[in-house]
Amino acid sequence: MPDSNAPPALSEQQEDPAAASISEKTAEEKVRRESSGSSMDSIAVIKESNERHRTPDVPQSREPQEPQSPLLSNIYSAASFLSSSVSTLVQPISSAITAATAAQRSHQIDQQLKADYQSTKLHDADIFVHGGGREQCIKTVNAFRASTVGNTEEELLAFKLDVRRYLVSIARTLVRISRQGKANTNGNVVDDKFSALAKLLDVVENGDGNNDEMEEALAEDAMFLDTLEELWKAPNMKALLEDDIGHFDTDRVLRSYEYFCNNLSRIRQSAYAPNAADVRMLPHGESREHQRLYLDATLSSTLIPPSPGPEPENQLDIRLWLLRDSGSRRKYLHHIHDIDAIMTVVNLSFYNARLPEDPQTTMLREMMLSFDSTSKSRLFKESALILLLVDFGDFEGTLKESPMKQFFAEYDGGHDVVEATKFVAGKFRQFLPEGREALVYSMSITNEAEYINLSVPPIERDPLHSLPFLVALLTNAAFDARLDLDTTLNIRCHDFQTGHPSLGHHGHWLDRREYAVPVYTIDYDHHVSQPCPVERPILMRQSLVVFTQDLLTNPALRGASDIQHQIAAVASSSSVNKCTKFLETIKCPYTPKCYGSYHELVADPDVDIVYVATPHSHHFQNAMLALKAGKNVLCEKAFTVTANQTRLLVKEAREQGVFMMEAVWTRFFPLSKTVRELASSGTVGPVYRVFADLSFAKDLPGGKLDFADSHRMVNPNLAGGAMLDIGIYSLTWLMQILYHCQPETEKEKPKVVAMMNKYHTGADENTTVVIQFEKHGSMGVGTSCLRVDTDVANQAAGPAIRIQGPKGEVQVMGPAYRPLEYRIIKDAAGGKVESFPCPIPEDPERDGWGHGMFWEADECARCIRDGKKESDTLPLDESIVIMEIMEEALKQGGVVYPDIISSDVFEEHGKLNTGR
Ligand SMILES: NC(=O)C1=CN([C@@H]2O[C@H](COP(=O)(O)OP(=O)(O)OC[C@H]3O[C@@H](n4cnc5c(N)ncnc54)[C@H](OP(=O)(O)O)[C@@H]3O)[C@@H](O)[C@H]2O)C=CC1
Ligand SMILES: O=C1OC[C@@H](O)[C@H](O)[C@H]1O
Ligand SMILES: [Mg+2]
Repeated sequence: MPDSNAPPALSEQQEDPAAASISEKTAEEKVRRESSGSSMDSIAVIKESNERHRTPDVPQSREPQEPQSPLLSNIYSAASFLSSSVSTLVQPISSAITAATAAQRSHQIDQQLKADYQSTKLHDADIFVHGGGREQCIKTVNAFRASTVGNTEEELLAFKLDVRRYLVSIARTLVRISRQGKANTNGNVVDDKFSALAKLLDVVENGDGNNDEMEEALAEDAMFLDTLEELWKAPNMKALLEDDIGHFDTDRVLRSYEYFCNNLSRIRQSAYAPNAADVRMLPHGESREHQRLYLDATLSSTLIPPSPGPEPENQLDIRLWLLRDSGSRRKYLHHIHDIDAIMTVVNLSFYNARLPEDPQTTMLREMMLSFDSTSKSRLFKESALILLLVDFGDFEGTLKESPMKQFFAEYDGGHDVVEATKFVAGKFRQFLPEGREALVYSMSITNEAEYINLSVPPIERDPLHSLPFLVALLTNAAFDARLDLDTTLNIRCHDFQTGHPSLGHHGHWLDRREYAVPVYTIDYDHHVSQPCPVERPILMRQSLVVFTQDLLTNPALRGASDIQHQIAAVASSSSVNKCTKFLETIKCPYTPKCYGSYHELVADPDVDIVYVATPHSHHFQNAMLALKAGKNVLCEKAFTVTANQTRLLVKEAREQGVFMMEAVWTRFFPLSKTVRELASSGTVGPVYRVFADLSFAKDLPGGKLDFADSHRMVNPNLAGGAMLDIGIYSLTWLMQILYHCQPETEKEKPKVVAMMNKYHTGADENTTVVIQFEKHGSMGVGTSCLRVDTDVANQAAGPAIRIQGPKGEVQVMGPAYRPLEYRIIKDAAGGKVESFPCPIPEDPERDGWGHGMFWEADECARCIRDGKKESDTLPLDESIVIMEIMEEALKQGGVVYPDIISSDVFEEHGKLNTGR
């Protein structure tokens, strides 16, 4: 409730009683918000970002105005349009914000922020967003988060305010149409109400700037709501509206107007809380709902902690930290570290806007100070710096009214918005310490009008006026941050023509359950660039999950009574909480240790063997880290990126006297063992030829593959590509028959010929390797392709592997990595097919789990138990030969991986070991 000193005269000062009732409510609302403590903080954050405290022509040199808090500044603008006395209105409110309460609130927010941060660091990338003009960022972020984890109470409250503001915007349109004299309003009573409503809207509209609070108060007003309802029911209203808005998204507007007008009796209840349909029907809501389907991102914002939920596979999980821009908030930046990227959102047109708490300076200069302090902070020396320049529409107008030169004497670009933008970017860059760069992006998406029209213009015409672009930008910025890319924003898009009718191009993306957004380079001139790959992986913990789940199965079910596996610890380079979640996912019945770094894990004396299950790019560094700590190592396939890296690991393992093995699990299947025996025992005669294939039909229309460019399968930065990821299995079959089965004294390394079709990322997508063992007269053909299936719809289209001798052939069915049956076909038996199913044992006490990775784990356990340093089934020298073949094939195919992942230099504390 208002302070008892509040001026009862406020409404008395109004000529119009309706206007008075709005302003009273507004003042009450302000006091209520300000005094209601931390539970309202999220609202405060959302609202303040929308407020512009502009003094149009106040260069810095001008006489400073009375200092005001942001809140006072709001009151100031509310009061000015009412032409009432500013001082009477300001007085009671200002007493509510004593220095002590401000400090207390500030402290509370501070604590809350820290707590939120610590309790929710579960994410792949943290982006810290601060600056001005972030209303859309916040809405976007909340929309995405809400779509995955539901809305918080604070958000519902924010939606409630959105609904109210939307009602006002509906009323505005209806009144505007009626004013044109076309609406049949059925008589004078309604007409009178019209006039009153029009007056109220004028009061709100003619105020200085965008006064949300006035609108919210208006939307609670009974007369307003009655009139709106009646107006909507005017017989020809819908037709007029349709006519009026015909040029854009009519269906959507009509639907949402109708929805809200028909629900007014519910919305006007004091206990009203928006339901899911309300949220969806809000203009942003509709696209939010659709966006959910195309970008499975979990985003959260400062002071609105996300509720913990399962982290699905293949999802991008980014957390945005949104901070408001006022000077007193600058310090919060320093409570957060380990931030992947800091995005300073610069509202360009704020170059002449007075900073509420320090009118001697401008908001733009304040943003520069924030940028200065973050870019130089030691806490953020590893974080990418992103400068997002927004608000071109207003900037263009403001430049004309209020010369930039008055604020920056050195500026001589006149009114040209491009020149001025470049100048501002340059000013920010001046703050960068030596050797640091910032990614500079610019885009325009700052006000409601632009936002509502987002779905209207075809993407070709104005790719930047689009909410999804902002999301894309933010997420991509995080990617870039992770991999230190350059200043180009590359996001990819599927063709837009097939889009949803009302959402235009957006519709098409929505079908994709992957990170797939449009490709544009956003530059100062808003030009659209050629597509380039996005270079950031999406998490997929398949190997880790299935492997560890296998460790938890009962060994007796596969006839193993001599070993028992124990998960001693799990580690993540990004956050310890991820480990906890991981253990929940695999339903670990006990509690292994959780580490937030690979270094801690390898230092743990209770850990016998480290399973390296990071992307290929990381294997050399991560395995070496473990070896140097004296640990035994099981390293996922492909062993490394280069053959020399494998040699170095082998050397290190031997020097350390520890066990090491490449985790090509297929070799350890009993089926594989049997097939090797069949081959070497001459069942089909000497094996002269082996065909092996592992391929996945990931073909999409338009030449794309069904992987985001950032996915480790196709991302060269993660050593992606068919050869290293799946070609290794084809090669495994060739090698375990044609090479492994050669007697030791006759070992012959093969000659290699390879052909590769490359994907647009530079990784190989369709690869054939022929290996020739000249002395043995044998040859192997290994294929791997990301566009066709080995076995269409798993319907036994044909064998994955054919091992051929003069007397017949042995075939292996099922995917080459996880074979489930073999067949023997002998000439002597007239080509009769004998089938031998080899099911993988499943553990009923572990939800029927059993993937087949336990056999390789058993091999490691037995070797370690027996003091063996390598496996006879997959000796280290053989892994080196395999790596040499793949390296040669990649060379012939023209695939080149970046230096950082091909390097032979071990960097204990490098990015590949620390995750940052
Ligand atoms: N044997 C098999 O059947 C299978 C084997 N694999 C192999 O397992 C390995 C991992 O594959 P997969 O689990 O799909 O890989 P992911 O992309 O899921 O990455 C696994 C983990 O690596 C860590 N990591 C460290 N740096 C990065 C980075 N820059 N980008 C992404 N992740 C990083 C992450 O953990 P954190 O951030 O917590 O440190 C991540 O969770 C690969 O070598 C792959 O070939 C994969 C699937 C099946
Ligand atoms: O190792 C693998 O085997 C199984 C495949 O699904 C996966 O893509 C590959 O990395
Ligand atoms: Mg990660």
